[in-house]
Amino acid sequence: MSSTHSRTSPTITPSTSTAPVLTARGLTKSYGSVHALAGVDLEIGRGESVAVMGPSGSGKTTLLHVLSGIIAPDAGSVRLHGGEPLEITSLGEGERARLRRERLGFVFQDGLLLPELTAVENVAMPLMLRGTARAEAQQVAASWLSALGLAGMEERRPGELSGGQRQRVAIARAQAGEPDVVFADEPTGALDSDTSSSVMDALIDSTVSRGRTLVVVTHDDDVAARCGRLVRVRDGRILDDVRRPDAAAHEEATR
Ligand SMILES: Nc1ncnc2c1ncn2[C@@H]1O[C@H](COP(=O)(O)OP(=O)(O)OP(=O)(O)O)[C@@H](O)[C@H]1O
Repeated sequence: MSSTHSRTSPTITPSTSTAPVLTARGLTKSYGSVHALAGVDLEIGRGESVAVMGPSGSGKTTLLHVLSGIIAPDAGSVRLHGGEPLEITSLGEGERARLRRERLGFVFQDGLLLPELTAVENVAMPLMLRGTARAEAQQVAASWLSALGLAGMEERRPGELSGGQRQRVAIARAQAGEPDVVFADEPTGALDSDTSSSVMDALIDSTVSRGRTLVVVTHDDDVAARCGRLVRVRDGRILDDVRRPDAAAHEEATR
């Protein structure tokens, strides 16, 4: 961790340099007496890559789940801008599921691919669930697999792919629906460091270079170093929030 992110540094809440895509205000979430989120405000700009770090149990995954509508907070609001602005926190469970399918992308530590489907079918599936015809969905899926270095592997099932290749399929699946925001939770946590590095490059290239937004929970300093902004969480609160000086220019240049 660089010294600019020392534990004693004050909370810096940078205003976004681009139009916000997500605005969270006053988020709280408790599990019994555990305050997983104890009052979080966060604004994320379109095209930003944001790493969320912090000790085990500090609330990172809870934050990602609340921001993406997987779970509802006890209090506070999350607004998704772009397209039709939506107050995620005012939606019911079914509407949140639809929102996740239609406007958000996800990459988890274990890619959660369907084992009985081929790579191309896994990537095409969310598009088909939205109503895209099979042929078109498979065409889009194949082009994403190719963009992620998996040309020729379209017909393989997850069990016939390496861990890194499986994560690339999961990234292709997250991207294929043109999401407003891609959420990743320890996307390289199960990979060795070389594979992790190339998968993370693929994840960042496929989001930020297309002007999309990435929010990634990680324990890995190398992963965080590739992101334009680092949000550190402790005890359910944001400890500090630092944007790299060169990040805005980089994100602008790659847009
Ligand atoms: N479903 C749940 N039921 C009860 N407690 C929970 C639940 N989910 C999370 N917690 C608790 O809330 C706190 C925050 O958990 P969270 O998973 O958000 O932390 P984290 O920072 O992502 O941790 P890790 O790095 O270990 O994955 C922890 O104390 C955890 O035990």
